[in-house]
Amino acid sequence: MASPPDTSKTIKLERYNSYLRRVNSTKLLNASSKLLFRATLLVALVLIFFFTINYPPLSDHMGGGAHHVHTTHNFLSSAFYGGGVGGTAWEKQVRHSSTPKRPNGMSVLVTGAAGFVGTHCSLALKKRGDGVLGLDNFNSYYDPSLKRARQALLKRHEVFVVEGDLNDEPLLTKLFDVVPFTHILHLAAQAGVRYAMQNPQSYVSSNIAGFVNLLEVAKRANPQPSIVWASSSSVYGLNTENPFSELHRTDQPASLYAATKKAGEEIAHTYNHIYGLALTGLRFFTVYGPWGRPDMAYFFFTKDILQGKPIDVYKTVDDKEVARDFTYIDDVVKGCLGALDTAEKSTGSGGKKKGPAQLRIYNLGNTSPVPVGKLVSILEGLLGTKAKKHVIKMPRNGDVPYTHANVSLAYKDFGYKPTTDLASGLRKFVKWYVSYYGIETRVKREMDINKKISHQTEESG
Ligand SMILES: O=C(O)[C@H]1O[C@H](OP(=O)(O)OP(=O)(O)OC[C@H]2O[C@@H](n3ccc(=O)[nH]c3=O)[C@H](O)[C@@H]2O)[C@H](O)[C@@H](O)[C@H]1O
Repeated sequence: MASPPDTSKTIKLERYNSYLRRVNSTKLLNASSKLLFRATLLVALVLIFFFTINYPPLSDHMGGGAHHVHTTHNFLSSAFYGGGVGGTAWEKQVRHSSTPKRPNGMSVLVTGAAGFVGTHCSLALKKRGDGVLGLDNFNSYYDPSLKRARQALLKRHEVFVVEGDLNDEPLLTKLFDVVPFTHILHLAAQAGVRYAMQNPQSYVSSNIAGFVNLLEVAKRANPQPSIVWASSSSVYGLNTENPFSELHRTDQPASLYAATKKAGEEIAHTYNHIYGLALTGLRFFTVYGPWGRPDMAYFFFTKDILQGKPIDVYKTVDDKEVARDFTYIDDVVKGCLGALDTAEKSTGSGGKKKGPAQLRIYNLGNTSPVPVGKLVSILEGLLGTKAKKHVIKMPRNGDVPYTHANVSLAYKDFGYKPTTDLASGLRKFVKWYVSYYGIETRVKREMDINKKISHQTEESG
């Protein structure tokens, strides 16, 4: 009979293994709780750091009453502007810029201040002693360096431009917490008729959502500001009556751009009706001039002609010339200031309407349409260069064949009277263009070099 196996060794081994397991699990527990503690500490530190940077300005936005909620977008964007938004130095700049220097002067928030019309209007307002605060998101729809150069020009005239987006509600609320603006000149928008086919959402975001956001903040402000804002001649769309009057149809837009501007006019009606905001929409007709927009035809024609590149000149499907009521910037600025000066006070307060408020729409055009072919020949004369013209049928891209403004309403209400014809206005534009892009300097430098070379050749000969 086989003797039973000696189990004493196995039992000892098992006891030893179980001891080791207990020791290891305690070590593991200690190690993992240490790890957990360290991770919690790290997260807490990161959170403390993040909130210390952002919380004070954002809580200031609330103005004591938490009437809005931070979305992730707003929180992050405000953190992004961080480098000082809401800080004492920032508030000082905001106040200084928006304080009027004349008795009964306005305090105007100009949106799109680093844009073409925004820059000119801000300078004109500042020059006559009004307080101006700019807001601009410096997007890259066209060369942002031009917007930065306009910002530098504004800075030289003590206009501070806050970098921020219309859709950033806490930022807008903060601005109204710091300054009791009497007026808003709302010029920020996604512009351009043809680009709307490439990037439709940008039109909805700026011209509709952004506008509504601004109106939401304005309706709550105390006092409510009066608002003058940029609509567009494009709202006339397929209208065939001429010249365009404010009483004509505007329910047939030819582009999404036009549709968003028309939507803006309807939205303005709603905020006027419900909240007593005084609102004036200005229908601009193809505004041009120094510091203009590089996406507009007169601007890129100038560039292309100087570079010897071909340009597309549109004609209508039935072979007619396309024409525009090109309006010079100084005339439009006078119109904007006239509209601001005659804007009545909003009647609501704290989001409640107290009585009927002013609601207006005006054409700001030149009353004298010019065919695009004529625009090109004026530029050729001014630039001393023949254009390589490609006359083609207008692509189906939202363009309209013709615009012509009747401005009698703006004349009656605030004496609007355009005085600059296209040739004189383009002369001023070309003068600015060659100086801004250093073309004069280059030409002069080339001439100097040529002179030097011929001088040296003469000497050596
Ligand atoms: O009043 C407005 O509400 C709008 O004005 C402006 O739109 P438009 O009047 O279309 O100006 P702009 O593009 O300079 O084309 C000028 C002319 O050149 C023709 N054109 C254009 C491009 C081209 O390659 N060839 C050409 O012949 C073209 O057919 C047109 O006849 C603003 O951009 C817009 O933001 C809005 O404010």
